[in-house]
Amino acid sequence: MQESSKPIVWSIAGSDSGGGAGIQADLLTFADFGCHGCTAITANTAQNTTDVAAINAVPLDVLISQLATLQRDLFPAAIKIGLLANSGQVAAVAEFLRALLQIKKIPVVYDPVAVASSGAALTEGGIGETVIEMLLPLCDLITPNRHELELLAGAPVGSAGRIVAAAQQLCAAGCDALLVTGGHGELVEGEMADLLWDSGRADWFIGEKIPGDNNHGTGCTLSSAIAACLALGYPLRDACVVAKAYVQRGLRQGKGEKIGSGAGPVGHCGWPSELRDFPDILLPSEDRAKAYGFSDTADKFAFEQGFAPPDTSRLGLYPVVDSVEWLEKLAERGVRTLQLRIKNPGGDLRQQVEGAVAIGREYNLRLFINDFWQLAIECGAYGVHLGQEDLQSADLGAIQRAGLKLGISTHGFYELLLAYRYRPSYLAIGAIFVTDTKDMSAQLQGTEKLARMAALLPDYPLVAIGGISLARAPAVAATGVGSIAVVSAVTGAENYRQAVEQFQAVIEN
Ligand SMILES: Cc1ncc(COP(=O)(O)OP(=O)(O)O)c(N)n1
Ligand SMILES: Cc1nc(C(=O)O)sc1CCOP(=O)(O)O
Ligand SMILES: [Mg+2]
Repeated sequence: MQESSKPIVWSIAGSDSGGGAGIQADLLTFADFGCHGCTAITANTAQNTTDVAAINAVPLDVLISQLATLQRDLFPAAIKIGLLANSGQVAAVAEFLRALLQIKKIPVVYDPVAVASSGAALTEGGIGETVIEMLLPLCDLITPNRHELELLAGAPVGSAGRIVAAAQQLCAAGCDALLVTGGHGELVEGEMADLLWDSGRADWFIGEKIPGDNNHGTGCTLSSAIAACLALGYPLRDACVVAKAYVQRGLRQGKGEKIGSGAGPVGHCGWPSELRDFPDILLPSEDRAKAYGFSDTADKFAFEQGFAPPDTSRLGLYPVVDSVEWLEKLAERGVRTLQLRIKNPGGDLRQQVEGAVAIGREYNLRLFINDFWQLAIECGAYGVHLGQEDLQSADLGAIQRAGLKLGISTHGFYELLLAYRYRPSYLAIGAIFVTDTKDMSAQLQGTEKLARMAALLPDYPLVAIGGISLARAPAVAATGVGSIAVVSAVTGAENYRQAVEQFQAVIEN
């Protein structure tokens, strides 16, 4: 298999002569994500912005010869499947994919296109059974809109509960995950809500409805953007929120274009670099969650308030240490932001936290206690640092009411957006590089992705963590984050005093 300098993504889909959807939209999307797009055309549709005049499915040998030729030279990093015009095509593509995936497991995203935005049917009736039997078990994600979900599940999906039930039913039929798009019908007025059903877990991604007619090709664009992100190595949830933001940006920036007399194409406007285009991740404790059947009233957390901000959005060098002795040594060297992270607590834990709080007061530190939020409240600490898993178990309302600052760990776009909903005092992003301190190998971000995340929140206190050495610190600082957290680069340094000075020089410059 030849290495390529850009990830290769295939689109197995129909051509839209009007240039708004199908492979035309897919190729524009792949290019925006820095991927090389290849196509296997299933149908040569005759369309404009108002109607579909013909579908013109290609014969099976024409379809398979495209796929076989691509396989010989342009092996994909991900595949997006769009319009499959009849049961024969579904079966042929499924058979081809089964063999391909045995050579190498790559992500497959299927957008089960059934009806054009003009309302015209695009597939022969009765392909649903073949899709369910042969294709779904090969897919990592399917992205039906609510109408397509209804057709596949054979049940009405008029409420949030029914959408979830239908998604569960299709996952039981064999596909790994579903993203049910909500652009065509609002459960809450003014909100475009997509449901991601993955591994038995529901996530609602809420975007603001953008008024305007230029929405042709949104489904094709979304599924292609997800496939491109998967080809770039993004985890599924990150791929879904970035792709939704890409479509939202296209709707917002493309709404003023005048192309044709019907529904014009959604814009393809480059990487989504503005936070306003990213969805809110719905939290069970917020009021509107009730409308999505997602409510958990036990959690009494005041959303409007968020957590107390630190005195600066640039927290500087942020050593994470495991003893009060280290806190004192580093405070003496002028370090202002510190964390006590004790992973194997002994019987003297309370004493350690009290000692840390006392040092924090003496040196006027921004001192965060990792994990032990109850003790931190009881001892009157400056702040608490929590991981994603802690968000479910910790009493955030109690931390908020006690006036403690809160830092939250995040690993990628999805977790960043989720944690941002709580408006914590800072957001940590990791792991930037491989580290020996903790196994983060499945959650590495790198500096390019870090820079993209940092650009979304330019004025927010952001901390980068994970594998950051002195040599790597300048590249991290250049992403715009105002703080670098380190364990081994300070506590494992031959000369920690020198390491502190050198890090401070990099961050302050
Ligand atoms: C500044 C900072 N960022 C991230 C972490 C990691 O916290 P968490 O995910 O809770 O993992 P543990 O540290 O508890 O292993 C951190 N401690 N500090
Ligand atoms: C504790 C921790 N949390 C991480 C995260 O990504 O959430 S990475 C990490 C280890 C940081 O240690 P070092 O500076 O030695 O690489
Ligand atoms: Mg923790």
